[in-house]
Amino acid sequence: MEALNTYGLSKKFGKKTVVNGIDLKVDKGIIFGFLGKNGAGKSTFINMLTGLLEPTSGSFEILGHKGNDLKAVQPKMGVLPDYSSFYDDLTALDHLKYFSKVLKLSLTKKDLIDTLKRVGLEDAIHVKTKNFSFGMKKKLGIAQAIINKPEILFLDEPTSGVDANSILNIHTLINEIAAKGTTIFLTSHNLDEVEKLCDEVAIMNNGMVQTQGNMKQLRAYYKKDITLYIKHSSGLEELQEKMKKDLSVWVKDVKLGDTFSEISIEEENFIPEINKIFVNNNIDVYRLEVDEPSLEEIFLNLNEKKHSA
Ligand SMILES: Nc1ncnc2c1ncn2[C@@H]1O[C@H](COP(=O)(O)OP(=O)(O)OP(=O)(O)O)[C@@H](O)[C@H]1O
Repeated sequence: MEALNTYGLSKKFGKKTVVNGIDLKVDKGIIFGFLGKNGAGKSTFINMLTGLLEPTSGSFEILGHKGNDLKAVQPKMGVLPDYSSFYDDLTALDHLKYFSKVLKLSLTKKDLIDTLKRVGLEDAIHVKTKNFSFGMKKKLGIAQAIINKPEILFLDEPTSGVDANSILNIHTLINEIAAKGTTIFLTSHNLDEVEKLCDEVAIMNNGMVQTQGNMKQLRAYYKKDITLYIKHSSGLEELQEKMKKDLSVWVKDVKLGDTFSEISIEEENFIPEINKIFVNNNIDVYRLEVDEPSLEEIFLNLNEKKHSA
């Protein structure tokens, strides 16, 4: 069951097409990462889904509700937009009070304070937002987005401009919220973050989704080899030729050393076979490290792949 479906969703600003016919499916309960270079159209895409922008064409459904009936689904949605603005003279607590009134939520003062604590604003509950740093405003934006315990949460760059400790705190929070069944749709420039948090990722390029999948699928799509670094017992010198022959079915490239070898393979399913070949040749494997292409490598590979296609 999907939490979000888009059908040919497009947005033009004047003659410029910023989002170009996106068809996207996001399953319920997952953390979905939406990636793309600056100006790729990520915020424009989110802003259409959350009602901040009107699509030029195409349609979408959120939690089974049609996009042109967003009022029905808005109570189940939480949104951290790319830019949140606050009233300078209201405190963090006043903001949440005001926002919960607008949403007609019956929350106690303790509920609101607990939400501020969850996002790491425990020391700023009674501080006016004119005295907030950029990172503190981001946290208040997240508090505002989760105050209604949403079924779907849109987070546009939740950790940009936030210090390292707070980033960890926000990651924990995102995982906790997802563990309770909320679908999370997030954009980020932090590829480590996306790789760590997200079950599935889509990469946007020139207003279109260039590729979508989990990390395993993306790695397979970009066919970057997996490198194995193997520390093993000595005695390989005399076995070089035999080992190379045994391994040849599984590997792309092999560098065998006396106690350390480097092997490139295409699929992680081959790892047990490689291990067996070492064992069958009476070479003990002490340590085997797997170096898989990171999301960053996949991402940087995008244009290369596009131009060679
Ligand atoms: N209201 C607008 N009017 C005209 N052009 C706009 C408007 N909003 C966005 N754009 C343009 O649309 C393009 C995509 O912008 P968008 O903010 O969606 O990209 P993004 O992928 O979120 O970028 P970033 O990662 O830098 O936040 C940019 O070229 C931007 O200048």
